[in-house]
Amino acid sequence: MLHIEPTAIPDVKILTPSRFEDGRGFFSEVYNRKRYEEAGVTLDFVQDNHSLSEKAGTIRGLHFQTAPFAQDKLVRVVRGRILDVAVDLRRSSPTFGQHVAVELSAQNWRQLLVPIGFAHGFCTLEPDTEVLYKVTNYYSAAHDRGLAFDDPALGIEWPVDVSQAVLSEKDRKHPRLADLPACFD
Ligand SMILES: Cc1cn([C@H]2C[C@H](O)[C@@H](COP(=O)(O)OP(=O)(O)O[C@H]3O[C@@H](C)C(=O)[C@@H](O)[C@H]3O)O2)c(=O)[nH]c1=O
Repeated sequence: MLHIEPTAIPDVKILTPSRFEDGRGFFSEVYNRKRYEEAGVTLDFVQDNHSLSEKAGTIRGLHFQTAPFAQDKLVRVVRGRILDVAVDLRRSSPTFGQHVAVELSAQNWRQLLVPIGFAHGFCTLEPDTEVLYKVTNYYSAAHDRGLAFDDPALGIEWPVDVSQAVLSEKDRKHPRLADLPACFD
């Protein structure tokens, strides 16, 4: 079974697969192509990613890849907890510049579907947080782009003091939304 919740931005969805618990632990179909298609999620995933962030208060993002390497992402957490954020970069969208922020954890078992046309990032809320995500296109360093996670125009309420956040060097230098070239119609 797959539970689907809408978010404030219709194409961004929260999907929660069933978890069957017993004396040993649990079993869960974390992705089932047929079931996801029945739920309206018809995507051709080609790569699975896994990251570990050792410290709480690590922010990764906001990232996206441009065409022809744009990616849909299906994000989940197997250890720890994150605030996961998707920012709408589609110029013709009524929600351009707006975002969805959802807590994903190993406990709540939620997955966030971040479609093509969105920048994605997250902040870890616990140490040793592991994030897994499926993507529909291959990594291409040449098409990898970023948006400043702390751009005030985005109004993202990161759950940490952003001046203390653990960041990659790359993530300190991304342009703000107003300076970002149009990447998605
Ligand atoms: C994303 C990615 C990175 N890499 C390499 C490049 C680099 O040497 C190292 C670390 O890359 P990054 O610093 O970009 O990793 P990270 O900051 O974790 O990047 C990820 O952030 C989240 C929020 C996303 O949405 C992802 O799409 C991806 O952009 O891994 C790959 O080989 N394949 C990949 O798919």
